[in-house]
Amino acid sequence: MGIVKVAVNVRPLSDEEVKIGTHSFTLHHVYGNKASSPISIYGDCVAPLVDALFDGYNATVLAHGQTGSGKTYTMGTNYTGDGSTGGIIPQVMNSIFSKIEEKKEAKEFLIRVSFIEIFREEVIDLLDPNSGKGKRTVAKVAAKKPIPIRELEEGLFTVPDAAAVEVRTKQQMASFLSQGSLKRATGSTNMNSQSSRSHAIFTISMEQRRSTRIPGDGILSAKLQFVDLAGSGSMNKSGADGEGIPINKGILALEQVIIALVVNKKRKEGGHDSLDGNIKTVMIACVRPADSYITETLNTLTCAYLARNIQNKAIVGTVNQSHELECLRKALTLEKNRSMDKSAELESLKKALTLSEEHIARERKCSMDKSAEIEQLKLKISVAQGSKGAYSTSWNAHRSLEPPTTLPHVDDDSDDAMGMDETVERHENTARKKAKTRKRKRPLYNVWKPDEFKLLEIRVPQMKTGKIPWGKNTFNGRFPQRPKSSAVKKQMGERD
Ligand SMILES: Nc1ncnc2c1ncn2[C@@H]1O[C@H](COP(=O)(O)OP(=O)(O)OP(=O)(O)O)[C@@H](O)[C@H]1O
Repeated sequence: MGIVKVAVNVRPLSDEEVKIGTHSFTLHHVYGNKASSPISIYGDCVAPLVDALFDGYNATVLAHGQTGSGKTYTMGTNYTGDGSTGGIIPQVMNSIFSKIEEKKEAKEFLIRVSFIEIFREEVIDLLDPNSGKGKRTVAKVAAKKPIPIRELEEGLFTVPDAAAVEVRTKQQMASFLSQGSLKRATGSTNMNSQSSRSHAIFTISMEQRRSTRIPGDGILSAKLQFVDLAGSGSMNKSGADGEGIPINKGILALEQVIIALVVNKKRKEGGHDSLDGNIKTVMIACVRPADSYITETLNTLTCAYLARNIQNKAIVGTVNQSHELECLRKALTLEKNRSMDKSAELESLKKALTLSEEHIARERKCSMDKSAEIEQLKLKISVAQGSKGAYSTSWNAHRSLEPPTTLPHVDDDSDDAMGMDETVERHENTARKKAKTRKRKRPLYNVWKPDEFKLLEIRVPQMKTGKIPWGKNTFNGRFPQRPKSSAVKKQMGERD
């Protein structure tokens, strides 16, 4: 038995492949393969930013890369107190407080920290004491109430309600970092069992002034921000559920911002607290060297390479002329405008209310007029009916008048059948004539006493007879019968 011989044939690159070329990126520093890399990164890239902070410059350290590539490890945003790995932030804290110690005779410092996370496009304050203790899962953090984001001007955002907590010692600062780290949303993905599913921003703000004041002295104000972006990456590979979509969208937005800044050179004078403008920025691109993540690694490196070309112009910030103050002024102006808008809206609502009230009053008056008119018409109808003796129907006539003492004469002059209506009409006419000459003994409307209500017997006139005999009631209705007069009773053969 022989073994299977295996041969590999490498074909030459096609013209297209030659055009793409090999992937090489020129960057400022490359670290790798050592657990101690955060220490080296701090020394080379971040320590100068701490010096800049003391000189009044804003600075940002931003870590990006696919999930599980070491961003949190490198930044130290997973700091949980003593014994934690030495990420960049713990080293920054050490450095800041040893510098303050050195300078405390000559200067006074005010240090504040804030810690927020952006989870599913909402901002959550990790230092909010009401946000609960202990590590939060994705499900838990989703239930947390986000804090509002306010846009100061196009593309410039602030989170005014985020807690900015004053700290006096390194231990206090470390405690807030570890509290916030514990609350950060994490979830398990196929690529990282403790994957951070949110973007985290830890901010150290510093204000300093001379202990011995000199007239015209300002207060230096600056901040150092650490941005730990949630890991991007293929959904299939990471196995992360729905929240991967906004994360990837966020990373994509970052990449697009970088490309826009580089390609379009869009920068405004004065700049923003972002990648460009009044800020010193260090971007740490984290990659996983495994072959299976080659696409993600290339994306991260391309983004880092492009970011290398962004230029910014940091200026010293003082409280009087600081960018923060400018932002606050803008926010105030915006609030004023909003408040004016609200006043105008209130005014127009008041006007609308007045108009509605007037309309309702008019409608009410109109309705009252109509009611009065209806009453008048009713009265008129009553009067009209009264003058007519309420003889609108033959049956009313029957009811309200004495039946004829003598039966009306009907001509026996034809063989034609005389209709009942005609007979009744004649009867009515006779009754009406009598009623005109008769003194009225009863009120306008015939009011019957209860014991007077009886079934009225109406006799249907016989056809072709000269006299109309009273017959049985052929109508379905029941009519009250008034007492018969003596004459009628006599006529009908009844006794008194
Ligand atoms: N330089 C390093 N040396 C040793 N271990 C490292 C290093 N960088 C990262 N790790 C380890 O790799 C794993 C993933 O790292 P980490 O959680 O920092 O990745 P991440 O990029 O923050 O991931 P995600 O974006 O999913 O949160 C961790 O177990 C971490 O301890």
